[in-house]
Amino acid sequence: FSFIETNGRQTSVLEAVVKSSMDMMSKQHQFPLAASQALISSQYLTGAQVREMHSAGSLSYSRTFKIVVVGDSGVGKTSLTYCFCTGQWPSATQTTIGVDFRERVLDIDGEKIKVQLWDTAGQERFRKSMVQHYYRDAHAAVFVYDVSDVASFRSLPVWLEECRQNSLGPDTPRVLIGNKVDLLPSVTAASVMEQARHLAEVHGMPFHLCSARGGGGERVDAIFTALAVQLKRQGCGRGRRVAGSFKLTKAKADSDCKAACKDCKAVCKDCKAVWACSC
Ligand SMILES: Nc1nc2c(ncn2[C@@H]2O[C@H](COP(=O)(O)OP(=O)(O)OP(=O)(O)O)[C@@H](O)[C@H]2O)c(=O)[nH]1
Repeated sequence: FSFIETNGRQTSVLEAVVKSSMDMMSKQHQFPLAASQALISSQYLTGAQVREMHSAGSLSYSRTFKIVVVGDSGVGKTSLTYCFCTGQWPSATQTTIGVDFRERVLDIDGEKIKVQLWDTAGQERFRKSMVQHYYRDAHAAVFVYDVSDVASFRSLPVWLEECRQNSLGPDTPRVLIGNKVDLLPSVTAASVMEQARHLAEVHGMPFHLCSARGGGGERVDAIFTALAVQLKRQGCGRGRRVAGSFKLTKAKADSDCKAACKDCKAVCKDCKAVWACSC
């Protein structure tokens, strides 16, 4: 991996990074560069767009929530994340290779928070050794199955286990989504839905039905926004969680400290300042 540190203002750096990754992908997966460039223009912001967003203030935010979206290939992860971040239905989607990032800045109780959705590849051959990177420092996980595809529901335990193995266990906010309800009704779907409700209950996560397709946007919006509100309530995103340990950051105000997990709080012996982690 190359590691490049940058920020939203360095648009030329960001563009170069995206272009070189696309270049590499086009070589590795042998699709023409023209296709990868089309992908850049359709899925990533241009420098001018980023500058415009900066001046409109939509790129300023106080913290970021990283949410990984997992599930079988074709269940609609790309469609859902696209729908939430752009408010539109994607006219065409391509199988995700590795991971795609989509972001949206939400105003939650007067605080601007960036919700960063990691749309991971459902196909095993496009995930490979990258899996641990998807989950690193994630604040929440969204599991998606397709209500018209029983096999995608049956795979959920595998996705749950993968998350657990990557430190996103029961303590991490998780949500189960049954997507493509526009394809209902069907008898199979109804019985699977009951099982889905049960599965969600057993794993202590909310279960939602929705459709990324035509008119389902509001519901999709509500699901991801509710998750972001929950993360804010839990004080996520204040510090950086480092694999296996916690990096403590100084809590801004006493109220923030109370929202943070008690076990991860520390008081500086010298200045008595309270520090809290982001979990
Ligand atoms: N009818 C219907 N079709 C949908 C819905 N959401 C997605 N689709 C379609 O399902 C297909 C797969 O959608 P994607 O969003 O690419 O699925 P994915 O889970 O990202 O797939 P991978 O990238 O391979 O992991 C596409 O043809 C979408 O148009 C929905 O709510 N209703």
